[in-house]
Amino acid sequence: MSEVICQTINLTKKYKDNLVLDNVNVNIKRGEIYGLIGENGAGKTTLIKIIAQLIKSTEGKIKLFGCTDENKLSKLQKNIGYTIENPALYMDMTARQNLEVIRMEKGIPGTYDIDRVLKLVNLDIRDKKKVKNFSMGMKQRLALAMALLDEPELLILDEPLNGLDPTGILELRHLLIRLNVEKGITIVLSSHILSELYKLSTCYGIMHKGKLIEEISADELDNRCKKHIFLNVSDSKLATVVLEKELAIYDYIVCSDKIIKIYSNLDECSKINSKLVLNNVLVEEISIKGDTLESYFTKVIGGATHV
Ligand SMILES: Nc1ncnc2c1ncn2[C@@H]1O[C@H](COP(=O)(O)OP(=O)(O)OP(=O)(O)O)[C@@H](O)[C@H]1O
Repeated sequence: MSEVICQTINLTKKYKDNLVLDNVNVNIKRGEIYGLIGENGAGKTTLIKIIAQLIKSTEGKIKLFGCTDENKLSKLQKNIGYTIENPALYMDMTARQNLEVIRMEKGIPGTYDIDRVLKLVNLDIRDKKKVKNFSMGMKQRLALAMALLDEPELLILDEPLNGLDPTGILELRHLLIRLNVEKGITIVLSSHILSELYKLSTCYGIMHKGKLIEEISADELDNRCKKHIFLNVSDSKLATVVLEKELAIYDYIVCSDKIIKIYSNLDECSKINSKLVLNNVLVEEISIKGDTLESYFTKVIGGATHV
């Protein structure tokens, strides 16, 4: 199992009486792309800021790269690159000049190869264009280059897709996948564009009203969302006998004494229904079910149970 490199333990944040984070426990494993999902005001940015050590929690702890010692945590900040809210860019400077400023601010040696990081984010190393003339996608990539300057192991991006057109989104998606796969960088990102998050994430943290409602791997999510025939019957044991013996259906799971999900024969609902009824199994519901990340998220924050 992969090492957890970022963990929060009962993290709580209050602004006066406003409980913004309520006992949040996230577990981010090395190599993951961790998608943070939540409505406006759910607490995503606050959580990200605490992990990046930009603000302090009211209660609870963070454990970074195995360390919880507050005195040592600040030194580990070097391993974390982030872009949170609108990163400050100097509009009258080129990308290289912006990176030089950040390099000096961070105390990174002058020998540091800024070309390398420009190339990494696909910005032209010879470009003399000032940032004020950059497209939104170029600005996002420059912000990413700044976050990558210290060669972080963990990259945290708050709403990196904001304001990007479809081409910009596609470019950024490919870039993030490359950073993750080729450079082994663990990425945490928040976005309201769930269809995009779905294309990137290997794990999700679902937040609602300051709570982490669910932490789920992409594989587990796919399993839960997979299209299936949903059966609510009088007796699931008897029903499985009919499914196997009468219909040669084996790709199913029994969820309870009444509920079965069948993952094959999706176009044979009426045949399944009549065979069950003929064999004295009362069918209360037979329907095709399955979720997208969007509908799954809505269901989870709505408090509906999964069946
Ligand atoms: N500095 C602050 N002082 C007081 N309240 C704050 C402060 N920062 C955030 N909040 C409150 O904390 C709550 C969570 O905000 P946060 O920005 O973390 O949510 P979010 O999930 O990132 O939302 P969004 O998707 O809109 O960015 C909100 O109610 C917000 O008003």
